Amino acid sequence: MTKPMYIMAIDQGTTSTRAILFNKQGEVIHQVQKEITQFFPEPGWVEHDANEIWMTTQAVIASVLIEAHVDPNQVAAIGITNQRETTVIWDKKTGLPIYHALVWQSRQTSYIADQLLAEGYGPLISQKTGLRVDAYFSGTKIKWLLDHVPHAREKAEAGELLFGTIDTWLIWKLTGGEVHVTDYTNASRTMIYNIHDLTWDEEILTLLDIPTSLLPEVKSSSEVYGKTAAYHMFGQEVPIAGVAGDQQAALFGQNCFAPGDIKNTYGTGCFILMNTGETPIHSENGLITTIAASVGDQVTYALEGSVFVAGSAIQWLRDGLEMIQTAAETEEHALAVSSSEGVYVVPAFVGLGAPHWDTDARGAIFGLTRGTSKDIFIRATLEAIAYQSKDVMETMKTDAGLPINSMRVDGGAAKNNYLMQFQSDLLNLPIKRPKVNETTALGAAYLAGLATGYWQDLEDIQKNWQLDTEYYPDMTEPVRNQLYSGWQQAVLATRHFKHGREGSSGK
Ligand SMILES: Nc1ncnc2c1ncn2[C@@H]1O[C@H](COP(=O)(O)OP(=O)(O)O)[C@@H](O)[C@H]1O
Ligand SMILES: O=P(O)(O)OC[C@H](O)CO
Repeated sequence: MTKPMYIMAIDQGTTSTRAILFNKQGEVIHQVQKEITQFFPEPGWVEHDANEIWMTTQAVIASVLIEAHVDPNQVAAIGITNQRETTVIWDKKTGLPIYHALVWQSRQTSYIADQLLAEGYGPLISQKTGLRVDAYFSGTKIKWLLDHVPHAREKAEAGELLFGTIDTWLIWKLTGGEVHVTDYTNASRTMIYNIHDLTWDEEILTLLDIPTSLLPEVKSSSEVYGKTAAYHMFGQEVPIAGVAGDQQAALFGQNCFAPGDIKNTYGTGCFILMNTGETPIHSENGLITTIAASVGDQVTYALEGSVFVAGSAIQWLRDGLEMIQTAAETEEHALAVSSSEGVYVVPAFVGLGAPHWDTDARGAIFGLTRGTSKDIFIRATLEAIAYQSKDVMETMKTDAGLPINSMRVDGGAAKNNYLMQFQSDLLNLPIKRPKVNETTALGAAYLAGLATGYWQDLEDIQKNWQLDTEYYPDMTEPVRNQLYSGWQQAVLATRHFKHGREGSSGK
């Protein structure tokens, strides 16, 4: 009897590394996850050990095969999806990173972004890359590493170093140092890639003093980039055939293939992406333009809005305030009261992301009375996730000018029925949650499977998307407007209050 074949997805995220095996129906056969260490060497700095990322990747690959009793020759292809923007530079000869990986959240390069803005390069860089000039993206991180690590710049100039986002680093390792590539979606997060010409942008590279010899070749998200060195896959040379940054992979895994299709991933933060088709749309209101994962030669674009604090506000209730034992119980607390009674929590713990982009804002609570209970407080914190997503969605509606018929959702906090219903009420939009919540890994698996004939075409995979729950709006317009207007006032007041912090971020 022939054994079934599977696609393996490697999902290297901010907090953990996972390997997941999928079958033809897009179902999870087995998954293994390993946490990675977070380093905070200075306030606002976040780093990872790229070697640990590589070791956890090897460990989850081995464990998922062993635990699922799957032979390596049953893996038809590997797809990789990754935390985006996080920057690694390593030595070509030794294969060793020259320093920790600088994580997307890390603010140690804000001064470089500030300098570019002060010199007036903001509009030029935004026009070319679709991004805002910000320490979030890889460009300033590459410059920082070359400027700070002893001898890095001279080695880079001698062509001895390589740069990569996490996808590039893992492919280089998995292929035994043979293949140095990335894909359009990851390149579009670096702030040195021209998303219109599809080239590394010489003018920005010069501004940041980055030698081109460091840079990987940029390819589509669905093609065979190389094969695993046999010694990394128990003797098998498995094709690595799909790559996408995690949010673009989720957009693909949710089958958002048509312009106007939109998904929101409710994890640590919220990442809302809308497929805008073959033409990039430039936002005037704080969203960024990025490249979506697609199959074939034609590049597809997306508009993106990132909310920095979403599920992590629930972690704060659990670990910081010790109000709850588990994230899941927030639903019960929220439903125990009939309203949040005018209480608003603005969880701007690390500033506010899209569309406000206010680094200096910090969290605030409004509308407390003597009667404010724990249930109300928890409900208001959950509602803040929905309000922040609405801020992004309102901007998206204006900027994209495309009809939005519904939104697909995934991520840990999308399991919360109260939150999803409130989100639907607030947006006045149906919300669809699929049965498979692992849409990020599934997107990477689809990209790899489409490149290798495991799946034939988009129709073949669209059959796999199955609805778990659909939420329909059930709120009157006046109530919606009144609630949202309260939130907008709360955000305004939060941003106004910056006592002792103006300029504290260096901005
Ligand atoms: N039922 C729930 N209600 C609200 N928040 C939840 C629930 N379950 C998980 N979360 C939140 O979702 C986040 C985890 O989601 P996940 O998609 O795994 O995030 P990430 O990939 O960013 O680590 C945590 O911040 C957690 O607090
Ligand atoms: O690893 P995640 O899921 O927190 O996603 C991180 C994003 O890719 C950052 O842009």
